[in-house]
Amino acid sequence: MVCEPMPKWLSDCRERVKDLGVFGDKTPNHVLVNEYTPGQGIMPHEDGPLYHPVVTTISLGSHTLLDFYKSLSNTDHQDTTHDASYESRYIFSLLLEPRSLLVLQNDMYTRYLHGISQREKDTVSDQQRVANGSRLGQPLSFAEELNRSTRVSLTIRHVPKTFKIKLKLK
Ligand SMILES: O=C(O)CCC(=O)C(=O)O
Ligand SMILES: [Fe+2]
Repeated sequence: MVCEPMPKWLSDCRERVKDLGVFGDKTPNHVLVNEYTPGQGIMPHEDGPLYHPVVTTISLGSHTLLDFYKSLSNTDHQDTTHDASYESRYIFSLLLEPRSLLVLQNDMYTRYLHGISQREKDTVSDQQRVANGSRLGQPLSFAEELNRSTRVSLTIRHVPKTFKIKLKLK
């Protein structure tokens, strides 16, 4: 990965997250900016060994639901009847509120996949298990429909190996 300077506003966000101490003695040096319009999501995935052991995400604009799934390596391979569908591997969701910070680490990093469904609104019902439902800034009423608007996420991580070469893009 090649180093590039960060804009000041982004570097300020990075510093505030660093000051929380969640990266230990490391300084987060990588920010991914994603924009989601209503109906857009991201496939269930693992962030992989490069960013291990901590990933942090600031949510701006819309709320979203981040869904967690058992990874296949975390299901019982002896059980040949096991169902590989995401539906059967779903465990719970976290409601990511606007201006919130998510810290993903430990088992949630290594043992589970995370993803965002392609929906324009989220219906918060019992099936949709919102694990942080009781810890939100605004209490949730169940069966409530939450319309998504544009969301920008800043995923702040630490990458151990970077190269200090200058890219000349024309
Ligand atoms: O936008 C988000 O909150 C999740 C992004 C994500 O999981 C990723 O980029 O790896
Ligand atoms: Fe991710």
